[in-house]
Order: sequence, then C-alpha cells, then structure tokens
Amino acid sequence: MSLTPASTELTIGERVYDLTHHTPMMVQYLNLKAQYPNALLLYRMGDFYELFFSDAERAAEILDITLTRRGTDKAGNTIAMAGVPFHAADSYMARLIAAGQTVVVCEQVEDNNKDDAESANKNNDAKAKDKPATGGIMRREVVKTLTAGTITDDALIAPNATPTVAALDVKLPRAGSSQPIGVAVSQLNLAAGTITTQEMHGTDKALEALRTEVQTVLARFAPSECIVSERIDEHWLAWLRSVIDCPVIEVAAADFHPEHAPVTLCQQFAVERLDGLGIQDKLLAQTSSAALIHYARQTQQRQVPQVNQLLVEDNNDYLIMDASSQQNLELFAPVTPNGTALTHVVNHCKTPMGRRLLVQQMKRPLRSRTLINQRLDAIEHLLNPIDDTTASAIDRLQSVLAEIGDVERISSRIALMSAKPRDLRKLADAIHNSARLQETLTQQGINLNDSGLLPILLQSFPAELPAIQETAALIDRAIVDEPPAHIRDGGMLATGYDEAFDKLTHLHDNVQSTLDEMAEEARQTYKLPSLKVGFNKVSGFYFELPKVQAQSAPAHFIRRQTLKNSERFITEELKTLETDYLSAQTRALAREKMLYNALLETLGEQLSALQQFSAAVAHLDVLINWAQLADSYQWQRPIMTDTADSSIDIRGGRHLVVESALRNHARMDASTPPNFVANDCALGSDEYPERLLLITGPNMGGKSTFMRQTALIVLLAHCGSFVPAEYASIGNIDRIFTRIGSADDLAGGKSTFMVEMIETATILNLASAQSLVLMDEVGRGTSTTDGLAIAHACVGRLQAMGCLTLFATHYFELTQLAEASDGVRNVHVAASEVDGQLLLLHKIRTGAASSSFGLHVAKMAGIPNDVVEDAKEYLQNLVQQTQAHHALDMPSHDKNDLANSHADKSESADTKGVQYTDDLFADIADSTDDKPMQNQQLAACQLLGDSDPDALTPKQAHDLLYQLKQLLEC
Ligand SMILES: Nc1ncnc2c1ncn2[C@@H]1O[C@H](COP(=O)(O)OP(=O)(O)OP(=O)(O)O)[C@@H](O)[C@H]1O
Repeated sequence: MSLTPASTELTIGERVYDLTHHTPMMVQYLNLKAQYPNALLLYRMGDFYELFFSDAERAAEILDITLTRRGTDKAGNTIAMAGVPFHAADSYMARLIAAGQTVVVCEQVEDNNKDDAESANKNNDAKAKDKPATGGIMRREVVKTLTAGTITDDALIAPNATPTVAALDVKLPRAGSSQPIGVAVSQLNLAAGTITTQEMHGTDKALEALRTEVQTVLARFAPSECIVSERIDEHWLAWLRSVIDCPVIEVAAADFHPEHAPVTLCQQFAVERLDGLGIQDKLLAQTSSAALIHYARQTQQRQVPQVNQLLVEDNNDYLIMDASSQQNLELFAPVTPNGTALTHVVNHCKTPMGRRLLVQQMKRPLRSRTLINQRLDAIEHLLNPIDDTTASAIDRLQSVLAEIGDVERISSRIALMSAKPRDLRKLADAIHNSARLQETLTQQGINLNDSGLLPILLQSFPAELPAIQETAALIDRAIVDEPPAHIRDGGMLATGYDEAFDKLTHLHDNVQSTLDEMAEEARQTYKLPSLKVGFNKVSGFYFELPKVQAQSAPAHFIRRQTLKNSERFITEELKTLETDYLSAQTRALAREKMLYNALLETLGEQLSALQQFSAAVAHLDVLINWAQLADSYQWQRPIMTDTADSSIDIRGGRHLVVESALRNHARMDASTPPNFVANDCALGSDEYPERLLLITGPNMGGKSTFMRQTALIVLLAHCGSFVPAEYASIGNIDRIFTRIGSADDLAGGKSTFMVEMIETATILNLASAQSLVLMDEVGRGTSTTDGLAIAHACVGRLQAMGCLTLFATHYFELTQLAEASDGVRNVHVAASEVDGQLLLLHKIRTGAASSSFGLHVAKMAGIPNDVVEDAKEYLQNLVQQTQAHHALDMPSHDKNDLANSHADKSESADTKGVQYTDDLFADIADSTDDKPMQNQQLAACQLLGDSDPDALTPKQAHDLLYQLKQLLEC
C-alpha cells in the first residue's frame, strides 16, 4: 500500500485508486483492503459479506457465484462486486481457503445485534447509536485472517484434515566459502499448540541429496501452507514451489530476522534462554520457528498462548521414508482414485485427535527400541484384560472414546477466545466421560502406580488433574444443557450462574404474565370485559377494544391504531413496561456476552492441563486402535532386534490392504477367494544371510504385493504396532526406499523413465546398509537391452552397499547373479498352467521363475482372442526370424539392432513372454559374436522354433530348458 502526500490516491497491488472518486464507504473499504493486498477481503454489509474489484472476480470464479457491480466510481469505472450471505458464510469461506486463498474478515463493529462471536468479543457493549461513525458510515474492523494452515474452526476445516503451516529458511554460504548450505523447516500446528523443527546441512555438490532430505521433512509435515521470507533465494523458492503441494506465501523478512528470533522464542515458550529448547546452536531452526509465531499472531490478531511446545526433530530418531516412497506405498492417499490408502484401512480411532495422532505417528516411525516396546507392551496389556474377553473390553473402551469430542481443537479455540457454547458443553461432557474410560482401564488391571505407557497416560486424566475437574464443574454451572450454536443471540448461560443476569432475564421472560395482570386489572376497573393485550412493531405493547367498547375507554388510554372492528390504545404504564422490557433484553444480552468472554478467559488458564488431557486421550485411542486390529486380524507382536547389522525375518506375512480388499470382495462375490496367501521374507537372517532377493514370476503373480507388504510390516513395527504376520523379527532399519511404478511428471517436464531413474539415483546415493530398498521392475521404461543393463548394474551396486533389497524383475538374465554371488537369492511367485489356463498361486518359493506368462495375463485381462492369437503368431515369427538371421551370420551390430527393435516392440505390446524369448536370442547373438553359428546353437534354435511355449506344461518347459542348456554348453 502507498499513499501519496495528498492522500487522495491509494495503490493496491498493481492498481491505483483515486479516493476522491469513491463514496465514503468505498474509501473505508479501500483503506482496509490496502492493508491486505494479497488476501480476499470479506467486507460485512448488513446480512452479507461483500467483495469488490478483483477480489470479487476471483471469489466469483472460485465459488461460482454471480459477479455483479456496485455502480461506478466518479470516473465512470465499474465497481465489480460479489457477495455471500453472512449466515452461510462458513461454507463459502471454507471453499475459498481450500482454493488456497487467504480470507480476511471485516465486521461492522458498531451494530451489536448482528455481531458474530469474534466481533462481539471485541465490542461487547457497543451501540451503534451511541457511537456515531465518522462521516456517517458504520465503523468496521478486520476481526480475523483465515489461512489454510491456521484455521481452528471445525466448520472451516475439511474432514480429517490437520491444518498446519510450515516455514522454510535457507542460508547459503558466501561465494568461495567452505561453509555448508543450511536449511530448516519448521511446522506450526496451532490446534495442538506445537512447533516442530528440523535443521539440515549439505554441500553445493550434494545439493540433490540435501533437497531430497528437505523434501522428506516437508512430506512428513504435509503443511497446508508454507511461509518463506520475501528475501529467500530465488532458486530455492522456485524449487520449493515445484515440490510442494500447497500455497507458498512470502512474508516480511523481519519475521525471519536472526537477531529477533531468540527473543520471540523465549517469550513464547516462557524460558529465560534458548538452551532449554534445544535449538541454541540451530540458527535456522530458530528463525523459521520464530517466523511461525509471528504468522500465528498476525493471523489470529492476538497472542497464541496455546503454542507452548517446541519439538526438535532429527532424522536419526525416525525411520525415514521419502515423499515418493510414502506415495508409492499409498500410506496416506491412494495413487489412483479407486485405490485404498493404508490409513483408510488402519485408522479407526474414535476421537478426532486420535485419528490425527495416528497419522502423525505413521509419518514418524520410531527407531528407539525402548519407545517402540513401550507401545507394544501397552497393546499387549490391552489384549489381555483380566475380567473380560479382549473384543468386548476393547469395544467398551472404544464406545466411551466415541463420546469424547475434539478436546484438542476446543482447547485451542478457548485460547483464541473463539470457542462456541456447544464447544464448552462438549468439553465438559468429554471430561465426565473420561472418568468411565479410566474406570474401565482400572478394571482391566491397569494401575496408576505401575510402570508403562498406560499408567503414564492415566496420570493426565481428570481424576489426577483437579484443574480439569474444576473446568468441567465450572462449565456445568455456567452453560445450559443444550446451548445455542452461536453466542450472538444469547441463551447459553444457565440460571443461577449470575444473579444480575438472572434478574434481567426474569424481567424479560415474565413480561407476558405482567401484561396479563395489567389487562385483567383494566378489565375489572373500567368494566371492559373484551379488553385484550398485544404487541406489534408499530404500537409496541397495546390494549385492544372492540369498536363498541372503544367509546368507554378511560381518558388515559391513548388511541394508537384503528382497525376495522377494533381500536388499539397505549398507556403510560404500558410504555414504561415496554421500555424496561426492551432494555432488559439488550442489557441481558450484553451481560451474557461479557460473562461468556470472562468464562473463556478463566477456562484459558487451564490450557496446558487441557492439552495434556487431550494428548493422553489421543495416545490411548491410538493404542486401543492397534489393539483392536491385532485382535480382529490376528496380528502378532514383532520382535524388535537392535543389532547394528539389520535383518528382517517375517513368516506368514500379509499385505493388510490387499487382504482387506479380498475380504470385502469375498463378502460381495462368493466366487472370489477370500484368503490372502501369506508369505515369508528373510533378508540377512541367520538362516538366510543373503541381503538381496531377486523376485521373478508371472505378471499378476504378487511380486509387488510381496515387496510392499514387507515394507508395511517394517513400518507398522516401527510405529509400535503389532503386525499382520505369524512371526516378525525386525532389525534396526534407518530408511525405507521404494522404486515402484511411476507416473509421468509431465508438468515437471519428466517422462516416466526419467522419474524412474531419478528415484533410482536417489536410492543409490542415499541408501545405507541399514536401509530397506524395494525395486520393482527397474529398467522397464526403456529398451530391453538398456533396461537389462541398468537393472544389472543396480543389483550389483545395491548388493555392494549391503542394503536389504527386494528386487522384482522380468529380466530372467538377472537370476544368474544369484549363482555368481553369495549375497543374492532367487525367489519366485509360483504359478502353473492348467489346461492352457494360468493359475496364480501367489506363493513365494525359492529359485527363479521359468516364464512371465505375459500372453496368459493379457488374455486374462480381456485382450480380445484374435489379438492374443496375433501376439502368439508374432512371437513365433520372432523366433524364426532370429533363427534365420543367425543362420545368415549377420554382422554383430545388425543383430543387436534386431534384438533392440524386437525388444522395443515386445515392450510396447507389453508381452513379457516375448521379451523373455527375445532376450534369450539376444544372448545367443551376443555369444556368437562375429563367428559362424555353431551347430549346437542352430540345433538349439531349431528346438525352440519347433516348440510351442503355450502348449508346454511346466515339466516339459523345464526339460526343454535343460536340453537347451546342454546344447549351448552353458
Ligand atoms: N499373496 C497374495 N494372496 C492373494 N492375492 C494376491 C497375493 N499377492 C497378490 N495378489 C493379487 O494379485 C494381484 C496382483 O499382484 P501384484 O501386483 O503384486 O503382481 P505383480 O507380480 O507385481 O504383477 P506385475 O508383474 O504385472 O507388476 C493383487 O492385486 C492381488 O489381488
């Protein structure tokens, strides 16, 4: 914003407004708008929030509402306008925020009756008539700024969403300096009252590795918006915008100022020095955290005392999963619209804060064996109740939890003075209900004085925190049983809470009986049996007489209205009653609002106790959720080994999402086999010391499922949950990497193969001997020979790095690596052919597979028969052509070209059977080089040419392979 010296022009964004061309109201609007040039300003006018100029155009487009105009300015320019009704504003605001907009709400602060909660809070006793506005227009004030990451009102938050803001700060070394680049990402969760921060460093040479690390932290935080300094390095800003899926907002550089940050932090967290917070040496963690505090204060337009916890994170504390691995494993969101996210299947917590905590825990799988075992012990305890069956004990606990509302968000709204009366009622009910929770746990043998997680949690329950009990008692005394949704019309305070308020409401509520008494007295005194009493806006309180009796009205009856058959009169006495009545109503409402605000302030004093209680309920909810899953689906407690040399030994492991889908299908369609086939997976164990499994087998055989289930079991174990397996021993894993499937990133200018290679490069650069690596069909995105070469080299590198690797491939050539190396083991998913039909057994067996059965799978997928027949014929031709080429003894580069062109065609037809045969011939061609083809090789070609792969039984195929091997002397 800028004002010229004469103050008649105002620049907002790119546009200059001449204030002399506008009405006083528009001048008021423009002055307010100039303070928020990048936000949408909702300007309250009576029963509407109006938007003007470009704001109106933007809002009309997002909300699909009519764009009208509010006349023109004096220069004849049209003033665009769009409006939303005030009573339905929440849903419109929610949509604007979801579209990435910052919404600034400006209220009329002089008309008390129309105020909503916040404006009423600001100006309780304001009366429009008492405070005439300058220039005759209503006074208005911005009362709140709503942004995607700082909203706390349930009506504005999408279901299951957790609004958070991230702040990123970067420090680049001076040119020529050997200092590393520093980056910190901090996250503010306003409802939970936490700031979480992590600082990272890296060199310019290893920039990609540093950015991957930053991206991993951003994925863990999953912010709703991200703030940066307006002076951030432009390359980093461009990079951030390209990797983050939320609005990036530039804020004043002063908010990130390194010299002010310690003061801001010490003040917010009530400490003398930064040492206690653990970030005294982390300058960027300080600046980014301080920037978040400024942002919270600015958006809330008040202090944010509920933000009282600073958590400093370190990669070594968690099992790290980068952003693409989280996505590939569909942990929090499905990759395709029909897919199912893991959280959807496992998150059945009964409280909103429990559901949020479970997601947080899945984003931060622990590495500390002590902490993991603490959770596992608690689950085990819940699974062994002393006086009941497990199912009904868990059922009882969950039914109580379901009645506890969102204590976390209600507490934060209390701190922000925006809690509604129904919030308070819910809070008191939650506190009462928690007593039943505690009772049930005690009955199940959980004793406060014992050690373990459950007793620790119980110590934060109301029975142990008198402040919380007092909170509930206060709310019970203050708030009626069924309070109204808003405070604007009153009606929330209970009788007996405040004597003065009760007197005012008594006068108000008893007016009818007073009027009845007055009417009866007039009827008796003046002998007017038909006299009635009434009220309307024109006359106020009045007496009504039929025309025939109207003449007999006494002199002090003042005629007010004449109707067809009657006359209406007022009296001095009626007028006095009316004035008392109306002022009582206004005074009662004002007093009620004042008392309500005072109540919020009193409750705010118990904020940290409420937060403690809320966290305890959330943790308990998560543990009970894991226990319920373990009980329902026979999950077992994993053994968390702590050897430096990591290993995995899973027996009878299952993929819980596929298993649940099969269960659901079987329920609907009896022909679907209901059972998931459990599989073992051992890597680096005593019995199976190999650290790399090469997995082969037919398409649809279950290779990906097997790999993913291993990752999910490792992940769940590190979250402190039981796992879907008969037995699991899990070593100390530092990261999980995946290279599974991928989509084009066309917007980012990357092809499928490029994305595949970037992910592979990340793994090869960052994985350690303690990492679990999943590689699915690496190299398939390019020609067979290039792909095979890349896959071969990757296996070699991963083996040398000692990572625990699951490597699924259709390149059968790779299976030879197991023979050449001790560290590689072949396994395959079993399948067989019965009467020409492919039977997928989904069972993992030792050894390499014999074929990909690509044509069979194509047939199963519904590829028309004639196309499948064409493919078979083409396959035969390929075989014969290759034989012919070899017989003609072509120069080697031509043979390779042929092999490549076949390979490309076979890939594009996605018939892996072709690829297998083709690769075999390519090998033969390579081995013959420029020499004439040997007789044995010709015989082998002949043998292959004569055979019909589709007609072979597995046994015949096996025999054929042996014959070929013998002929080719390999
Ligand atoms: N262990 C199992 N038990 C039961 N069904 C399974 C099992 N594993 C996989 N399936 C079923 O088979 C389908 C295909 O599995 P998956 O995608 O893992 O095969 P794939 O071998 O990786 O195939 P492709 O090579 O074509 O990628 C799954 O969607 C699931 O329905």
